[in-house]
Amino acid sequence: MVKLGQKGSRVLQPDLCVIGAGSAGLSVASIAASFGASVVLIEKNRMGGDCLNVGCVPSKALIAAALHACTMREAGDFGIGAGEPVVDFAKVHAHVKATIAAIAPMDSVERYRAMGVSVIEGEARFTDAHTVVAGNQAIRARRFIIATGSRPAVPPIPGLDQVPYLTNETIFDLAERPGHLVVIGGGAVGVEMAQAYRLLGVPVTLLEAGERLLTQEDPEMAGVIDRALRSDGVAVRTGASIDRIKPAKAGGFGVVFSTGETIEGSHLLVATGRKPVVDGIGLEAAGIASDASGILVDKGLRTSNRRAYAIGDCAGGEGSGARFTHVANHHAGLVIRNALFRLPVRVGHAPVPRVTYTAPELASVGLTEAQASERHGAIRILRWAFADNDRARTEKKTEGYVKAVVTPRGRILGCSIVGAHAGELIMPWVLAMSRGLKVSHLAGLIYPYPTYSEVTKSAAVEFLKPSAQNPWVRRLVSLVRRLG
Ligand SMILES: Cc1cc2nc3c(=O)[nH]c(=O)nc-3n(C[C@H](O)[C@H](O)[C@H](O)COP(=O)(O)OP(=O)(O)OC[C@H]3O[C@@H](n4cnc5c(N)ncnc54)[C@H](O)[C@@H]3O)c2cc1C
Ligand SMILES: NC(=O)c1ccc[n+]([C@@H]2O[C@H](COP(=O)([O-])OP(=O)(O)OC[C@H]3O[C@@H](n4cnc5c(N)ncnc54)[C@H](O)[C@@H]3O)[C@@H](O)[C@H]2O)c1
Repeated sequence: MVKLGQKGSRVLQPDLCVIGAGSAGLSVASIAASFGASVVLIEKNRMGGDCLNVGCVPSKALIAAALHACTMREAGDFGIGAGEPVVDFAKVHAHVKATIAAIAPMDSVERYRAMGVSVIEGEARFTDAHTVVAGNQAIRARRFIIATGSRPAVPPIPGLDQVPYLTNETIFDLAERPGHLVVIGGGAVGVEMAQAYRLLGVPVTLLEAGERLLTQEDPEMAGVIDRALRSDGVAVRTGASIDRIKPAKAGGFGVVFSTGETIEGSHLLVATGRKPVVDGIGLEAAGIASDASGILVDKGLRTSNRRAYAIGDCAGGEGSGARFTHVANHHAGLVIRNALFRLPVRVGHAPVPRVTYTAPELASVGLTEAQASERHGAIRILRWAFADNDRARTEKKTEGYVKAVVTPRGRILGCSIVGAHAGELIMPWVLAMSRGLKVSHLAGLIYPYPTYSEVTKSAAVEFLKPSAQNPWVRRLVSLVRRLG
């Protein structure tokens, strides 16, 4: 894969050149290497990207610590003596960092080199439509895969640049107890972090400009999360209109609302969305188009340069999807099929689950009730409350319910679950939707008793209940009865 360049420099000529070693880039590189393709992988910062270092992994590690604090507070309900937990923020921070360190070897330069991937630690930039340069190394690959990810989108709130603020890139470095954490943004990052810090005993205010939290989710289900946060003691303010931010005398800051009211805080977390990383990569030199949504890709994840694909959080346009690690991994699999095997691929077919890791969790797949009724007209809603699940009763985790949206013939259009372990419980619905199974198939399975999984069976059986009321079925039952 090496060739001499014009001035005698060595030009690498691999099958694939992958820019960015986050979830998307690492997946592509490892799958391609396993098929024997030659791969150059370039990372300018930390291997593992956002998910490992400043995203999924540290956030879930912090949430795990917060849930332990919560369990201790609730232990009294089970007759176990407990009280307000003592939270050592330095040790919580150490747990978060240790979790990252424990997973890091899976994403390391050493592991990828051992797989046969040529890893370059440096910043990649296209110099023309066929060439990427990283440091003094030129790469002319058969195909380029751009996986440069996203970064926090910081809104132009007057005065924000005058105070220190945290984003997901810095909050996991916090080793001290915040006096009062103010979170701007009620999306997944905002609600997860607001609840985690609150459960760790920190006063938290969550400010969301929109009318409700988690706007992508079914309002009923997001409402359960809103109530959970409030009952945990998070001061949730939806419809919050921030006029400006100002430094406060005590060393913190003040958030001034357009009503004139001011609240003060010690730590400010900005969690107001993401923007794709499209700058500094030489996209123009390579003839690759981008806009605010990201690097423009078609349904096959191809950019305007026929040699280049964009995947994961940086992908925009018609082929872009939700910004999740599992979507990045899915993109990686599709691109491999197309780039190595020339098989046609299309994003957007596979149902993509999404999970917000609050307590209780909120997991969804497919359409919400509003989307389904707009697109399909007649629909049926099937519900089952966790309060009517025996396992949930034994564990006092009775908050929440399943809400499935199906056609009158039982085709599953979507499902949302809010409740304990919702992120695990969504999978039968994802499988059913992917394989075109009907809700009656889910009703017909044998579920172990007593498990949370039975909420799926119970919701699915709701679909069959009207047939039990059918007069013909009742006549059949009485006929069989007469036969003795
Ligand atoms: C707080 C938080 C929590 C999250 N939790 C979850 C979760 O629980 N579940 C979930 O599915 N998703 C979660 N996400 C989303 C998830 O982290 C992203 O969807 C995922 O990391 C996207 O992967 P990626 O490879 O596209 O991008 P990234 O992980 O951002 O990786 C891109 C990489 O490219 C590198 N790079 C950029 N430009 C260049 C260049 N010019 N040269 C070389 N390298 C370059 C960057 O340094 C980076 O390492 C969370 C996100 C945040 C912020
Ligand atoms: N559990 C998970 O899978 C998980 C967890 C965290 C993040 N993520 C990913 O990361 C992405 C980013 O998450 P996010 O929460 O930062 O973004 P988001 O886009 O989901 O939510 C941002 C919120 O901030 C609000 N907002 C924007 N400007 C505001 C302002 N000036 N004042 C008050 N509110 C304002 C918006 O109305 C919106 O509700 C998500 O889309 C998701 O894909 C996933």
